[in-house]
Order: sequence, then structure tokens, then C-alpha cells
Amino acid sequence: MTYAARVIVHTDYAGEGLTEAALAPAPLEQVRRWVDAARRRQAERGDVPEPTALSVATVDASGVPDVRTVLMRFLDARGPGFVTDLRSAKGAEIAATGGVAAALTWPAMYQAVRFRGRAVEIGRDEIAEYFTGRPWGSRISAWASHQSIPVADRATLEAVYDRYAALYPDTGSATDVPLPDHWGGWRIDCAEVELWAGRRNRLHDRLVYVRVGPGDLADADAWEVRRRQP
Ligand SMILES: Cc1cc2nc3c(=O)[nH]c(=O)nc-3n(C[C@H](O)[C@H](O)[C@H](O)COP(=O)(O)O)c2cc1C
Repeated sequence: MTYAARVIVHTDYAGEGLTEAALAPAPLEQVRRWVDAARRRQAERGDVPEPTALSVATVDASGVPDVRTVLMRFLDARGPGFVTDLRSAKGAEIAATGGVAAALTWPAMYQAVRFRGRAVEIGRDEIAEYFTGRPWGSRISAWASHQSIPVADRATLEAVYDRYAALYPDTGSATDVPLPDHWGGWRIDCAEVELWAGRRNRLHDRLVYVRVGPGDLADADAWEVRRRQP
């Protein structure tokens, strides 16, 4: 017997599914409904930790894919957005190809949302506003870490952190740590938004908003809904 055959537990997905009739006319409202439901469920039952954990896939200049998890910090008609170090591996990959795909996955609810599109850098004003709301230690780490670059050991990293902590001491003010130029974020300007709902016998529902014209995620005229086979 293979390893997989011995360890895999086959769980049938008993979700309620998703119908065309129940789907919101435009993707933003539909995604918000599901994100709100995931947050509520986490608050009530605690089985959807980090409901906005977003897997973000990028492709480097040679066509090699990469993926990591971030937190979805923005969700509006312009697309889902996240914050990060602009100099990171994901940053280099976005600079190289601009293509990005992302997924919110809530296994306890048998639901997932999938976005595909182009990365658009979030404006500095919005980033500055968001940055000031972060805890002081997180803002210090934004200076101390050059994300994705190797470091000799943990002690080296902590020494750099301590240096910035001394440079920008915690005064209790939102502006005691300046916004680093290298810290920012991207939104996904979506070409497709898929809602996946797990159902019995692996006969799941997949309803996909496909962009058919200009407009944002709140504009129903910009999208056509297609059902894909599971
Ligand atoms: C639950 C979770 C949330 C995370 N949130 C973020 C985030 O919001 N921004 C970020 O840059 N990294 C976040 N990370 C770390 C990333 O997964 C990743 O290690 C980092 O962004 C470097 O990725 P890169 O080297 O591919 O650019 C998070 C990791 C986890 C597991």
C-alpha cells in the first residue's frame, strides 16, 4: 500500500453549495458575504482561524511559480489587497511578470474563493494610513527585516531589531516609527473571481465571475457568471 493510501482520510464535503440564483450580481458583495460568514464562524465556533489568510501565487521571470500566505488587509471594489515588504521575493516576482493568483480557503465551511489578475501597487497614502495602525513592534520589524534575504542567524536579526527600536522608541504615538519606503502592498486587479463550494460525492459547485468589460468588483455589468465542472 502506498503512504498516501494508508494515511488519507476521505472526508465527504457536506456543504450547502452555491446556486446561480443565490449569487450576488457582482463579485465584491459575494466575496464579502463569505468573508463575513467566515469571521462570524470563527467568532462563534473558533474553527476558522485567520479567516482572511490569503495564499498568494506569483511567477518569476523564468516562469517558475511561487506561493506564500499573507493576510488580506483590504477588500474593496478595486480588489483584495495585502501589505508586505516590496523588496521581497514576491515583490521581485510581481515586478517581473505582474501576474498574481490568490485564494482564501475555509475548509471547515467547505468554501474557497480564488482570484486571478494583475498586481497593482497600493498608493502611499493608503499604506501610510494602514502602517500607523500597526503595533509599534510590527512597525519596527518592517525596518529591521529585509524580507526574503538570507540572514546569518536569529541573533543578527534581533540585533538589527534592537537598533531600530532604539532609533524609533515607543512613545505611544502612531507616528513614532516612520513608514519605510520599502514597505507597501498590492491589490489584485481581478480578471476572474471563483467561488467554490464543496458538496457531497465531490460534485462541488464552482461559480466564476469572468471579466467581460470595464468596471470594478462592484459593477455587475463588468462580469459574466460561468459554472465550471468540479
Ligand atoms: C497566516 C500568515 C499570515 C502572514 N501574513 C503576512 C503578511 O500579511 N505579509 C507578509 O509580507 N507576510 C506574511 N506572512 C509571511 C509570508 O507567508 C511569507 O513568509 C513572506 O511574505 C515572504 O514571502 P516571499 O519570500 O515569498 O516574498 C504570513 C504568513 C502566515 C502563515
